[in-house]
Amino acid sequence: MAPKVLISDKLSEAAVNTFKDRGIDVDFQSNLGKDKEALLAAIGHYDGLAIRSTTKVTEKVIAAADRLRVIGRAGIGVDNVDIANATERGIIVMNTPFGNAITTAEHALAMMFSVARQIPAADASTQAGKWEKSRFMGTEVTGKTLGLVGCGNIGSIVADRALGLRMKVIAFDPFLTPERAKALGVEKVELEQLLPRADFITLHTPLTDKTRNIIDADALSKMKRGAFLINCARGGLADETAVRAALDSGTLGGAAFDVFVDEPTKDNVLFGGLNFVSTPHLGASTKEAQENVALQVAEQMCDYLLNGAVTNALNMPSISADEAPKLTPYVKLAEQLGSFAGQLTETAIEGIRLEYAGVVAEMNTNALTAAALTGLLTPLLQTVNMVSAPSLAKNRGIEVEEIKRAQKGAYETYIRLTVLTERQERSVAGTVFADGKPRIIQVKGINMEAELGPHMLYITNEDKPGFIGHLGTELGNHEVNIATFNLGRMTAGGDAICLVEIDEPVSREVMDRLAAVSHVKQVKSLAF
Ligand SMILES: NC(=O)C1=CN([C@@H]2O[C@H](COP(=O)(O)OP(=O)(O)OC[C@H]3O[C@@H](n4cnc5c(N)ncnc54)[C@H](O)[C@@H]3O)[C@@H](O)[C@H]2O)C=CC1
Ligand SMILES: O=C(O)CCC(=O)C(=O)O
Repeated sequence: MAPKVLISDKLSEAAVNTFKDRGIDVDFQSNLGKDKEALLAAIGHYDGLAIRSTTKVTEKVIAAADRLRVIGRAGIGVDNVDIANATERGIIVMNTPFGNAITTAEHALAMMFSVARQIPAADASTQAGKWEKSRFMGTEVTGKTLGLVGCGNIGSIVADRALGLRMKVIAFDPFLTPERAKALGVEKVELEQLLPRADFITLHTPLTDKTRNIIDADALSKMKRGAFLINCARGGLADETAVRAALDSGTLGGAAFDVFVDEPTKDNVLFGGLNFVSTPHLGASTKEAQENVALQVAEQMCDYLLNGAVTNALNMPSISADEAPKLTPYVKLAEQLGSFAGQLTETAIEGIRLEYAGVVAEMNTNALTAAALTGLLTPLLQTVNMVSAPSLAKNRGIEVEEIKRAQKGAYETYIRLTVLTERQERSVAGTVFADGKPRIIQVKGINMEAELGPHMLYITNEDKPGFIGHLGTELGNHEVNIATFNLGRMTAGGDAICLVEIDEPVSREVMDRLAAVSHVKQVKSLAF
């Protein structure tokens, strides 16, 4: 029986034709995604679901999707898909990371001109017969400074076009290497430097714990008076109430938002603000982009449903059926090592070195390196997987070196990952025990044996008496339950590392208390 696909959002007809041409049954119900009950009733009949942003693929939808094997997002953001649940159910989630980037960058620039020249208000006034020539004094963009917050796919296209407009472009993106910034023609700066320098600020990051409200009242107060703010990335990057207050006070000369905290937004605090321009999440809405993403998602879904080939999957390593059982624990180890190193690294990564020793050196190390890069890049990028991670790393100028060697030392086999930044090299190594579970065996040259849990504390300290007791007391006083506790030290009395698995993440206040424990040098909370 031919696989059956449901398209539940407004996708270009190009997708329907592709499915049909490749022999897949397709139902195109472009408004079904808006009707939760109807979607729940229908989803059980399909092997594939193709969506944009309207359909919310919740835990409930996934639970009702008995046959579903693949969810294809025609676009970039997958905030509307419960990926964890889909993964648990063995459903692949794929997206099209590049197909609408140019169009979205163009929308950000259109929004920039709209606020610079107050076009929507001038249009409304003119069509109301007022001819208010002196009311709408604009701002020329030539020679002005554009501040990018996030310089990935879309941000770098905006930079390219803005340079063509003879703007000076500065960018805050912790992941941007100096070489990549130079190649793009942008000046890499910190957020603190960007805020007071930029005449226009445009946001192009995913919405993460680090970027939520990155433009808050404090950031707004540091901006140039009368500067303009553009958000065509995700609602929640800017605090809407604070932006409204800044428009009211004149701190901001204007703001243009395509995306909102709640969508669709019908009654927003920003509406009616002075020189506030809005569009209903139209960033990706051009015929060209919609054809690109629809064609791409349909091809990818057909490849998977018909041949088992996987492209741009967010939750699926590209590993053949034969090698999967042997490789899977090492994939997990490599991803954990990457994630560990990525969460400890705060400056731009110039390169990574992966050493494979013993039996692991004979395995598919391409897949393992891709898994390590996935772990490394996940805290910073919107969508990264084992398929996309190597090219994303390459695009960002991260050099990847692989070394394979015979077994050496106490462990039969191990992987060591070293991150190279402008300032330092930091390495972390691990192995897989007979129980099939990965263990960390060395951090920064210090030996230890630790299993990583979902919530970990990474503490560097001096190996001095009293430290463990004091640390345990602080954790106990704050009702933090310790699951596992692992120690390692360079030499007696020298540098030491402590990896503690805790049941719940700890608050900022507890982190500050732990940092104040005697002999502690640094405390970080890590999530896996
Ligand atoms: N309005 C619309 O219709 C559309 C919106 N988008 C959204 O645009 C955003 C950007 O998309 P892409 O450029 O494709 O993503 P990307 O993953 O290529 O780039 C994101 C960049 O943000 C940077 N970044 C991550 N954390 C950061 C932080 N804390 N501070 C500063 N920079 C940080 C990353 O290093 C990366 O370079 C996403 O949120 C995406 O969902 C994408 C397409 C259409
Ligand atoms: O499909 C759309 O219109 C939204 C696009 C978007 O936000 C994305 O691709 O991240």
